[in-house]
Amino acid sequence: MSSTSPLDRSPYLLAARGERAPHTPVWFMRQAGRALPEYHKVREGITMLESCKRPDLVVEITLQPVRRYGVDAAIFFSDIVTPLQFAGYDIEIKPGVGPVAADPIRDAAGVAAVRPVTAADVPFTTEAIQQLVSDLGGTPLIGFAGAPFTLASYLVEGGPSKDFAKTKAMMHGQPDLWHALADRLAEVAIAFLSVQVEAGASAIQLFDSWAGGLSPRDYERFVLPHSAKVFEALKPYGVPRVHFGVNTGELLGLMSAAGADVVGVDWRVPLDEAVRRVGPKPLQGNLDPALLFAGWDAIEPEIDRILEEGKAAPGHIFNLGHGVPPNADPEVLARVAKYVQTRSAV
Ligand SMILES: Cc1c2[nH]c(c1CCC(=O)O)Cc1[nH]c(c(CCC(=O)O)c1C)Cc1[nH]c(c(CCC(=O)O)c1C)Cc1[nH]c(c(C)c1CCC(=O)O)C2
Repeated sequence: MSSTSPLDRSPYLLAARGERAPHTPVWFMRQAGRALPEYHKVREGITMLESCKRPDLVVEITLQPVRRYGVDAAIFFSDIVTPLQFAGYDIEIKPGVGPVAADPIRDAAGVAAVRPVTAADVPFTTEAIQQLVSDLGGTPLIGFAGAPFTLASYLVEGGPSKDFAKTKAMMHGQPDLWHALADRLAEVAIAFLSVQVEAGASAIQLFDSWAGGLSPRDYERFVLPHSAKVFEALKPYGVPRVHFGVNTGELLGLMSAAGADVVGVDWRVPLDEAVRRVGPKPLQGNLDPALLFAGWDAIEPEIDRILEEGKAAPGHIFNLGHGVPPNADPEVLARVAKYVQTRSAV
């Protein structure tokens, strides 16, 4: 092994590269934020957008779950729509709702209003990441962005959606417009991820949270080429590229084929079955977040099962099958992290 720095030997990066790790690394999607009282304290009276522009707050909020939970990776505090906001696009994050677009996209003029950030637009992002990388030492920082489909769903629907009806209508009814929008959003993700990696992020995760609403046929035709463009553009950096979505059991093979080095799996597909669908790649997952409320006697055997099934993959990063619920008990999350690390130690 040619690893030299403590970061290269971190369990998260070893597992993400399919190398043997001293224990199964663990972190939690959406680990920063809502479940932590210390988060609510520092965010008091400050909007999400403002907080994302303040390096001191981004650093503090990103570090909070690392201190609390002892997780093996930090994830940069931001949101999937912040790069759009930083580039001047009118989209708001409504607490308790999610991203809401002022002017949902219907035509070419709407697409033209979407613009990727440049490093010059986001000096605060570069500053925050450089500080974080220094503070985190041997703990890797994950950079992230929203994938074209999931971002497009907010821009076309105007806000959160259950059926993505307008987005699907655009795909099938105005395919040229759809592809122009998805291509722009691929550029948005590439630009923001590049800034994060150039500032020092050790890995990237592309969230296509809502892709599971699509059939494999539609995913392959309307989404895969655009997500593939993002992964391809990030390839020269050599950092592990993780891809995740919810309810993507039928899409796991295609999401892997889009160019992910690591595939995130929700709780619906056991990891040993996921390996068969994805091929021999490291996997991330997949404790059902609902289990966090079931009591330790129910959680422990679930973790044991997941660790066992994860052995079928060349690398396993333990995580929840989706984000930390806002009402999760931080004590339970800390116990999960500790248990995974201890139980899996070789
Ligand atoms: C779909 C999606 C979004 N945002 C994100 C996704 C993909 C992950 C997933 O599937 O959950 C990703 C995201 N959003 C946020 C992070 C922070 C880093 C981390 O995971 O710790 C990450 C990784 C902060 C946030 N993103 C948001 C908050 C809350 C905003 C606030 O506190 O004002 C935070 C801390 C807002 C947001 N933004 C979005 C939603 C659905 C919400 C929740 C709305 C709510 O219930 O309040 C869109």
